Amino acid sequence: MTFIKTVSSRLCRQFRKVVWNRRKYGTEIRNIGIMAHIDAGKTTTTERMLFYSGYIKKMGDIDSGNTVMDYLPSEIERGITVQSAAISFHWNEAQINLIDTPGHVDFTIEVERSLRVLDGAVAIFDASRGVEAQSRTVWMQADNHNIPRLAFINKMDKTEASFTNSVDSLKRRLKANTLILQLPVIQDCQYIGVVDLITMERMEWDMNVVNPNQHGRKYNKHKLTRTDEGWGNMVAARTSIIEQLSDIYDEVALLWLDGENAGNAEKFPTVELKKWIRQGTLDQTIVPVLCGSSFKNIGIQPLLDAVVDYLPRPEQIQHSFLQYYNDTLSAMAFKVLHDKRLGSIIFVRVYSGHLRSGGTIYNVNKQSEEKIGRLMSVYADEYKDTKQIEAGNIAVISGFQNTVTGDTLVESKEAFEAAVNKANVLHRQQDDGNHSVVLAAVKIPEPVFFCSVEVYSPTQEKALRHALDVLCREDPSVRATIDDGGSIMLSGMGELHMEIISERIKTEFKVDAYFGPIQVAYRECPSVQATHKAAYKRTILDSNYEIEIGIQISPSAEAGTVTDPSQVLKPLYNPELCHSAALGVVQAFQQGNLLGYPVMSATVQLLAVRAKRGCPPGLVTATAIKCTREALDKAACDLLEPVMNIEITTRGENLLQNILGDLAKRQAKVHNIESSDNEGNMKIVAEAPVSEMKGYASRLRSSTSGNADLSLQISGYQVVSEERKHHLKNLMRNFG
Ligand SMILES: Nc1nc2c(ncn2[C@@H]2O[C@H](COP(=O)(O)OP(=O)(O)OP(=O)(O)O)[C@@H](O)[C@H]2O)c(=O)[nH]1
Repeated sequence: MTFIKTVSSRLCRQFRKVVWNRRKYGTEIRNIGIMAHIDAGKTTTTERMLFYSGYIKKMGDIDSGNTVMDYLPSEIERGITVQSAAISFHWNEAQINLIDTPGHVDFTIEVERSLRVLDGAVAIFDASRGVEAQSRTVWMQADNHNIPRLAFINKMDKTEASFTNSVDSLKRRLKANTLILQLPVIQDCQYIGVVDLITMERMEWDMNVVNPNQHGRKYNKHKLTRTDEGWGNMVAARTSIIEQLSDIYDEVALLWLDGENAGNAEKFPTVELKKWIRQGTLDQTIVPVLCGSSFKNIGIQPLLDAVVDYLPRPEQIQHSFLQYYNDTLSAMAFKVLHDKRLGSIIFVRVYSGHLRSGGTIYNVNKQSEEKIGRLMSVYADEYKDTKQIEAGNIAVISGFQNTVTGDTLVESKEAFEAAVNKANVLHRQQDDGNHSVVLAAVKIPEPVFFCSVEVYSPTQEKALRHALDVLCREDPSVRATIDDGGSIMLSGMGELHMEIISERIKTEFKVDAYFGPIQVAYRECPSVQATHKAAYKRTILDSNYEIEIGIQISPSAEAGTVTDPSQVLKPLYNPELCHSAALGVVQAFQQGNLLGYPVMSATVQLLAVRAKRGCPPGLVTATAIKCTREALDKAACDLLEPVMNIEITTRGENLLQNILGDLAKRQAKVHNIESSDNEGNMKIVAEAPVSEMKGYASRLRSSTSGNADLSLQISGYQVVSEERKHHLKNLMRNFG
């Protein structure tokens, strides 16, 4: 009895200490993302993480379509992840907020958005393929955002798997300074575990567990000694780790070369090793490499340990804007989702201060207050109400009306103004550095595909508008516009992107709609500067008006379209007249004179707007449309088409001729062909019009029997040659 009392009071004391520490220091948080090439195993790995951390009782399986992270019907059907979803679970006293990122090229905006709120990432590679084209794209994006990374070589169970080749490809193709922390354990040609070179333990997973709810949960740990087979290799690998770190950090070199255990890798203190691996990961001087097989449930627990041990805590990442907010709230909306029960919900990353339920916040970008409906923490597609979310953590909010992805949220208008004042003072004192008080917004590229949408019955119109409204708020790369004829045009970043949006409109929002064929979004742009000034006589309800408008259109290097009247000018002497005219310019720019495509890469200046007092604003807008069209005629517009960067890596040289022949037929310009390694693999870098690349991924897969990797990325717009313009005009005529 006394014993029970002693134990329970000790436990109480310990519990109080944990609670007290948490209050003082906050929970240890890791905001991480998983990034990789499509099919490398992100979803499978995430499911295993949730299973071993105790959040799900039964493991989901991507091939059966019952995973927690991929929950949209369209994701389940295709077996791919199309939307970032955040999830939070605990591992070793730390709370891991995991943001799943899609691997498909059409969703790079999603990847970009999640990368902005991550403090660290796990990059997953297929051990039989090493670095694939898409993983390079995502790696570069992570480089741009300075995100510390761990590499996980997955699928080690495959017969073609090679740990050494995969690590080599990381070094070669990503220029990563890899630090190998584990070696694979192979027995009877089967991958069964890893050797941890830091703790010098061998971990083996029992492959004969019958109960599916125990799969991979238990594994045998064996402390290695000199008598173990391969001891010499393992000590050599540990020595390599220490030497690599010594080259970067003098403190490690001192420890390694001095003292009683100098040069003895076996005796080098594990605590020091872990400390410097962490430092190197945060400094991004090294990339720790681990391996496993998510599908066979091997290596997940050590991967989670490494996430906690080596990836940064939120407070270790410096954000320059934070200096202006001290302990008051600053946060960023990084995702808007439509939830069936809750309506629009916003995923928010808190950088400083607290988010409290029931309060209001100030949206800096929208310059308006938003009232927090419910404040929740996240668990896949389930959310739990909470009273407060502290700095460094991720929250889900319902009830916001105007907030969209990328908006900065702060405590109040006063707090924002105080931050601006502080920044101004600092700006005066030191003219260098970044003085922005908001987080930089994600740059949304111009959409490259579009289609028309029509409802079968007018009763469905309201529902369609609601669906489009929600989808555009969720994903800023989706746009819905109304053309001159009153038809709704939906545009997006890729064929798959468009297909998924239309499917969601039909299934999730239950709108019975017809979607026209998906077409490439061409653009028009001025080739020369043009100035046009004219006076127009107008009669409306027996009143005569003379409206004079002057406009200048110039070609610009910026790729965007003019969508906001305030982009058009600084107000002349009559701001209202000017605003009406600017609206007309924006409207005229939505349909160019050449083929009716939006005009982009142009800057516009209103030079004059004059009209008699009392002239209706609508009349000024209509006149400005006419004047802009006339000015566009003078600006000799070119037709632009979207182009893609193509990167193809072939296994074997013999496929090269076929691929090049096919690319030539698709009007591609080949920029470079080079040998990508010593095994006869070739890399082709090219650029081609998006319209010519329809269905190319599956064509390449079948023509090479899967022996080529493809990465496609929209690279921008190019001027269409006269010959090709003629060809496209004919096509469009036939199409119409
Ligand atoms: N052999 C083997 N197959 C695996 C392993 N991990 C995942 N897979 C399989 O690889 C395929 C892709 O796995 P996912 O987890 O969906 O990959 P993903 O990276 O999430 O894919 P996207 O969401 O489409 O980007 C599935 O068929 C998995 O069963 C592994 O360790 N070994």
